[in-house]
Amino acid sequence: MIKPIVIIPLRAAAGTLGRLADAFDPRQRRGLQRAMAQDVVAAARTLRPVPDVALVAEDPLSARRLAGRRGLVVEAAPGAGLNLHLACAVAILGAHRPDTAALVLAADIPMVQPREIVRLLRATAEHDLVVVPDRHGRGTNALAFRLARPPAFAFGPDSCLAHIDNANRAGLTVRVLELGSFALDVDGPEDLDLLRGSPGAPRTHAFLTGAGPDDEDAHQAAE
Ligand SMILES: Nc1nc2c(ncn2[C@@H]2O[C@H](COP(=O)(O)OP(=O)(O)OP(=O)(O)O)[C@@H](O)[C@H]2O)c(=O)[nH]1
Ligand SMILES: O=C(O)[C@H](O)COP(=O)(O)O
Repeated sequence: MIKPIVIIPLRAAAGTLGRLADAFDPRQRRGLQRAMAQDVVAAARTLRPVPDVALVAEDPLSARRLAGRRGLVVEAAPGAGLNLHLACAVAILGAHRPDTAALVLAADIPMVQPREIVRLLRATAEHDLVVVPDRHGRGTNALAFRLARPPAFAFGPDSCLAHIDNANRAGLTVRVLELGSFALDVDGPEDLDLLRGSPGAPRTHAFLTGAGPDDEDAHQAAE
């Protein structure tokens, strides 16, 4: 099997997790963002063969520490928006490996389980685009496709439906795949409450219980 690539977008820490501003100061929000991203990167790296991991990041220095020495970092122009960032990154990453399966995973789904990442990867063999919805069925927490046939990215309100519509219009076959460990993306306090009562996400739990480092230099992705 050709080694897949896992693409993880990362907004600049200053702009992220705005709905948790009442609960966490900026430094804590940055620590939470990094702990969640670290859980996602670590889950991806348990797959065999180990996929390439590319962080598409508005803050490349911070992303470099998170990616570790084996990870790729694609620098994203601050403020251009998630959809443009992903389209550019996929064009760059696909130039030399069009047949590669690509999985775009949100960085705020720290409960993600390796066996469900494998299910998502397998689904790319039968569909041009696989869309994994959030727990509300409206947002998109992951996408899978071949780098040679990327979808039109439509993150934003009702992105699940938008991704399906765009794919249909482009003549891509599309499947919606519900995966339990992908369903909870951490946006607001209610998501954190759900996360606190759930298994998985070891680095995020450690951060939330105060057992994990909140200094970003101490956050190195598992290699
Ligand atoms: N590269 C990049 N990543 C982004 C951008 N916006 C969001 N992301 C990432 O996309 C994923 C989903 O983010 P969202 O839940 O939409 O937004 P957020 O950054 O957490 O901010 P809130 O809307 O305040 O919750 C996370 O991995 C973010 O880091 C962007 O403009 N560029
Ligand atoms: O579908 C989306 O755009 C992403 O899942 C983000 O949605 P959110 O802002 O509700 O997390």
